[in-house]
Amino acid sequence: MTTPTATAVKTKARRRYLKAKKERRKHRRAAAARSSGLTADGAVGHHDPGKLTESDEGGDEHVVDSDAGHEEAASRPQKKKRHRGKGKGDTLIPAEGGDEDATVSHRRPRKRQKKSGSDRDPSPGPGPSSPPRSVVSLAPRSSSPVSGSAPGPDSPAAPILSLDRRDRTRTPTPPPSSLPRFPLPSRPCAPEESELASQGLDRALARAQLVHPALSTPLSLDENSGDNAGLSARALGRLKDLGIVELFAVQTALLPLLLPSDRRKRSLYLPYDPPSDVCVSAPTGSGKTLAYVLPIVEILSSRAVTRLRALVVLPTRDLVIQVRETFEAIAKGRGLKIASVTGQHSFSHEQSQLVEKTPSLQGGSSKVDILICTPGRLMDHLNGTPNFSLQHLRFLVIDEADRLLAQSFQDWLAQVLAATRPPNRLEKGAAPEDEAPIPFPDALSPAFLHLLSQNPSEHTDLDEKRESSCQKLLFSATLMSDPGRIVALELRDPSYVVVQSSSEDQRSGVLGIAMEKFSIPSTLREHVTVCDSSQKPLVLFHLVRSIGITNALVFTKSAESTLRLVRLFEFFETSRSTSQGGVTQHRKPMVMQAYSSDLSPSERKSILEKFRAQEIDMLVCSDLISRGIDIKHVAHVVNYDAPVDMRKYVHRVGRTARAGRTGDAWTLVEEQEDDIQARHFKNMIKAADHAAAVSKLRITEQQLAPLIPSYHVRNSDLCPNFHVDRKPQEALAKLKDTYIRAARQ
Ligand SMILES: Nc1ncnc2c1ncn2[C@@H]1O[C@H](COP(=O)(O)OP(=O)(O)OP(=O)(O)O)[C@@H](O)[C@H]1O
Repeated sequence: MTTPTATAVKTKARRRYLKAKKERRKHRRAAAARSSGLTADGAVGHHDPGKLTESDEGGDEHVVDSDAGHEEAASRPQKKKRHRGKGKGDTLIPAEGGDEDATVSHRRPRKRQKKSGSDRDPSPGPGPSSPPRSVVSLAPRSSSPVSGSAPGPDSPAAPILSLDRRDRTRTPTPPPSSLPRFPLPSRPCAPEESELASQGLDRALARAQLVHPALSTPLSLDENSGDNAGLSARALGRLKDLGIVELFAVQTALLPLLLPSDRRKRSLYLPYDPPSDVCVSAPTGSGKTLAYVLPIVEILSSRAVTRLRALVVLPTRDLVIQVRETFEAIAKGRGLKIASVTGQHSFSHEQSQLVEKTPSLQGGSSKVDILICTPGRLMDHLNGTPNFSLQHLRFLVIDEADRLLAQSFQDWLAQVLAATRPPNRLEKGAAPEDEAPIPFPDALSPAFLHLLSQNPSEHTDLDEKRESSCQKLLFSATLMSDPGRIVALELRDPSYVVVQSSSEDQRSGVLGIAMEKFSIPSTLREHVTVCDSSQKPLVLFHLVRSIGITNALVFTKSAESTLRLVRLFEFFETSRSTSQGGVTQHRKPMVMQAYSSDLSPSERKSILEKFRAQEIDMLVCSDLISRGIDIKHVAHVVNYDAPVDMRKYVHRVGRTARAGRTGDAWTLVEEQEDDIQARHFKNMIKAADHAAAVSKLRITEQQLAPLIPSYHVRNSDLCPNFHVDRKPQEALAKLKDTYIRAARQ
């Protein structure tokens, strides 16, 4: 219990303490004013010490209030921070009242603010003996580097600071009036198709020699008449025997390039003046085979020793056989040895045909002058037949070049080119010179003779660069322009010969190759008919029976489809011949035969022979024989399944209308629900600038109706439970579910 005296003493002591405190504060402020050049009564801040003295009379509560004022001032920017957090206002407003203490409190780092916040907690409240918080908090602050680095919002740097801080979190939003205008999104103009096609186009292709298909050179038996494209009397005589009296456009253009009038350039070896390579694009059936067979036979006929000097690579066995026959026909009586390897015979048999069984010779020991092969079998011999060498090659022919270069076949092209190239030095890891076998001199090609030296890598200033004498000749009706593929060929100063209509100028003529606008023989008539997929067999039978298509090649999309279609056709023909009360038709049944990769090579050969002999009326085939095959009497080509790209179309329809003869191509396009196939075909020929050349053929249901009873009867034979009395339309509907659908697969 406290007595009144004790309370009075305590109050006195308290007052003394407060007075002393006031004095200390007064002195401090006076010192601060002096240092800033102002009196203690000056206008620094709004905190008037005099007023404070008067109000301080309030004792302890004022001290608390004073601190509370700091708290309030300290809490203001926090409020503003929250404000800014909502994105309103760009600058901080200086603390109201401008109290120096409040200003300083703004400069407090957050930690200190928190601490002062915790001071508000009444539990650890300051006792009378503890130093007043305002004193403790003020003294070090002004000189504190921390407070200096974080000025309060009322300092001049405050707005900048506030922006800086905000920049870290969000982009300042300028007033709407000053917003930059972004351009409206737009699609850049697509470059023209021709522009794209010309990108990276081989420079030599851009300078291609354009040749009109109608160009020809009549041949005379007089070797010196000057019009014979450098052909010898023997060659002319042979051509006459074969009934060839003129050279076609591609031959007229190519022979002067391959058979130069300068006889030295016809040498078998040209290591110091190697010949330029030649690429040829000419329509199907334009005589490309003869264009390379004639000069090869002419040049190789001068040879004394048999070496492998001409290599012709083709994509299929059938083409190998066909080209070999052409070589044999032209080279007859010239003493050249011609062979072909396709894998049809055993490997050892082929080896015995190709090379002598002598000790291994670096120059090889060939038994043949000209080899015609498929790339796969060529690789087998290159890697597995001793004495098989390509160093004497004078000609490397790649026929159907776009097709062959699209297939890798163990990287056959790179391996063949490497085998023709003379090595500069011993390969790394090869036997040292003193251990390396010294090659048999007689077998080496001139470009490889440096291998005879004890040090083949030795090179003097007198040594000229020796190159392979191999001349690369590329042929196709759809020659590729892909720069990547052309680079892989390592062409030497190539010349391009392009046979196509001269209505086009040089640039568009060349771009035609890049844009797959290939030339098609002018003697070809093209037709397209759009029909329901279920009616396709009927449409084909209509073409055969009503329009009279025979001597035809019918292309389907797969080997399986060929078999199904042939079976269906056989049923149809049998039912027709026995229909109408068993009265046999006057017309003999058409003979249709499947030709596909499922058959053995000997079966295929025999079928082709029968077709050539016209014992087979129609050959149903896959794309196996869509390229290169030359069968003179083919008058019609039917695309039973429409080709998916223009290259395929060009080669398929090119099996007819060859060598100036006329022919017809018929394409059956399925009319599906979404019309995809019809549209695709239309777009394809349109993109190739060929739409005008294809006429549309409309076949009505009335035209198909007479054929339906044949289906009817045959179907009953095959499906005994089926009612033969049903109406033809119903019979046709049933057939859809059986054979027709099968034929479409
Ligand atoms: N000068 C010519 N006179 C008469 N017939 C020729 C002449 N040149 C080639 N032929 C014949 O033309 C036909 C087509 O020749 P070839 O097979 O060489 O054509 P192609 O251009 O290679 O066709 P594809 O691109 O389809 O392979 C052959 O039957 C061939 O005998």
